[in-house]
Amino acid sequence: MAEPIRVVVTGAAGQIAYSLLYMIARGEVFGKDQPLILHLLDIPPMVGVLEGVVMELSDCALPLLRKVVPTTDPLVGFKDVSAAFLVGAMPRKEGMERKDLLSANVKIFKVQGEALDKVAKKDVKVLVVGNPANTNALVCANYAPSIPRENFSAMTRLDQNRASSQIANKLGVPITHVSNIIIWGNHSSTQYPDASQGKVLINNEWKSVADALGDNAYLEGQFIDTVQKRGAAVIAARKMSSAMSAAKAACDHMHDWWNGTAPGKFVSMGVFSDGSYNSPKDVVFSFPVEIKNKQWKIVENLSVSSFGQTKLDLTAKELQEEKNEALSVLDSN
Ligand SMILES: NC(=O)c1ccc[n+]([C@@H]2O[C@H](COP(=O)([O-])OP(=O)(O)OC[C@H]3O[C@@H](n4cnc5c(N)ncnc54)[C@H](O)[C@@H]3O)[C@@H](O)[C@H]2O)c1
Ligand SMILES: O=C(O)C[C@H](O)C(=O)O
Repeated sequence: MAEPIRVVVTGAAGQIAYSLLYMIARGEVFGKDQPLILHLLDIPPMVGVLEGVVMELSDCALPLLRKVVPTTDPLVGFKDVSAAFLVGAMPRKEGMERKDLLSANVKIFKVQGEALDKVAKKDVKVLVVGNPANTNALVCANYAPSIPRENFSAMTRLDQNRASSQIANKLGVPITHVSNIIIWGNHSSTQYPDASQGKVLINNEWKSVADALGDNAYLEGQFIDTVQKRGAAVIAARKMSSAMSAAKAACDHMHDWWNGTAPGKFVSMGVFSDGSYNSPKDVVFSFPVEIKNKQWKIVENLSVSSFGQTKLDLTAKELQEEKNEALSVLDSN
């Protein structure tokens, strides 16, 4: 069997981590033959809860889990890690937008970027889940200059899963029969869920989602609206933000980064923009990507309608505003 790798989950005493840790430790991300040392990082007031999580992980009797390292010190939490799930941050409450969390959460990602820079492996893969995820990922990378920027990403996989699920339900097919639905831009209510490249398997044949559905008004209206507002709908119903589905999406994101995407299939990830699709450079923007040998590559030359371009511009504008706000928060500290 392989040597164990170290994987950190921050916010380890929180609600997303409660599902996420189990899925990772079961081998659902790094494989059933990859032993793990799990680092659990949280803040001092949560030490008691963290102890309970450690007890439960032990009581799960998981064959791949070689060791658990609970800590409140980022320099211990990030030491020698190969993969980092940055979940720890304040969640929004009903009536808030995710960017309302910016001033509180962005400082966490500065400290964690600095710690990753000092002690993590230089090829560490970092997934930012804590909101506002895109801008937090940007900040984290900026404070970790010795780690390549390509190793930082923000999670829009939950939006992709939501969007794919809406399409599968509408067409009455299993979720595995829908692929290549794209999330562009920010993990916020300006994101652009785009089914124009989507494919669906019907009667053993892959067809375009648009043709199979024959309902453009839905794809440019209710579909987009439902996905953009799904996080808020879950909060309104649960009085807490999504957790089980967020944990599953974090596993999907890291799984595909680690293992690659199948030929012809792409997934959406928030990554540093190179200006593709007229997006602003140097913000963390969600694009369709293909992954090989643990390296993602933006899928280029997809056709974007003028309707779509308007949506892309809107979410790009918000990301630039968030970036400026984050810089001014960090400057004033
Ligand atoms: N990108 C996405 O799709 C997505 C989906 C769901 C939730 N989220 C976001 O994920 C974050 C976590 O959500 P949750 O429901 O698990 O929240 P939660 O409040 O249940 O847990 C957050 C945990 O983070 C810890 N924490 C706070 N500051 C920390 C720090 N500096 N270092 C380490 N840990 C710290 C808290 O003590 C707490 O245990 C929120 O910001 C939420 O909005 C993102
Ligand atoms: O909506 C939220 O605040 C939580 C999360 O980002 C989500 O999309 O469910």
